[in-house]
Amino acid sequence: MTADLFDLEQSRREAPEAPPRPVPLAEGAVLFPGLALPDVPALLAGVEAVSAECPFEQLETPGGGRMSVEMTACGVFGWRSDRKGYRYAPLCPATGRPWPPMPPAFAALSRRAAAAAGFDRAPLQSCLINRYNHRARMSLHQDRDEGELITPIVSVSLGVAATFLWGGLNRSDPTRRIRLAHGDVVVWGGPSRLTFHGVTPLPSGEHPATGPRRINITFRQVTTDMDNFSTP
Ligand SMILES: O=C(O)CCC(=O)C(=O)O
Ligand SMILES: [Fe+2]
Repeated sequence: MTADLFDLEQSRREAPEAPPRPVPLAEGAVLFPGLALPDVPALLAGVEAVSAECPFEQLETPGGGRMSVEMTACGVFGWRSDRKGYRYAPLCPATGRPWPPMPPAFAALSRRAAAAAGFDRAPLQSCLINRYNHRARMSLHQDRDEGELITPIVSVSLGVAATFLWGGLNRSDPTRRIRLAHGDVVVWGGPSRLTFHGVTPLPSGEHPATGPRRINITFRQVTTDMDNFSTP
């Protein structure tokens, strides 16, 4: 554990009321402990509303398996995975209709987090919602299906805490294990935009806000074609 992460765990124990300081992970990447806590009710209500319109689904992988994570999305683009591969898509597969619009509280949090990390652009075109049940995981990957790599990724964790794997720009680079708790936000962009990352299998647990699950919300910019895909 680095000194910064050690300090974070210590400050969480000693002063649970005080918002802990941001933790730099790498150039262009920062963890904001608890940044989303004031938004939790709006975020959870938004997840409910979005999934009522476009239900969570365990997507098929190109290899024919199923992802352990359940996914849905809102905004102009959602994400699809099937035998044909991975891609962003404008329609919810379950309904064939456009993805639900991004709730205003989601967009506001994305803007706030990107600005706090020093970026002048916030990702607002796509919001992917991952739901992790016990043992669900996400293997080490880069977020590179976006045709736009200037804007950072903003990632929000809710519910049961998870272990985030934070690697480097090569798959074989060593990974750090970072605990992501309820309300934590990670932003990565600039030289860190293509950092390999993943989530280890979710431990069994219980959180008052989400029960035995973890919800992860990531914001992305998908295309530079701003004329046809305007941001909210
Ligand atoms: O669940 C997380 O914290 C990360 C999710 C992620 O990497 C993704 O959706 O691409
Ligand atoms: Fe990712």
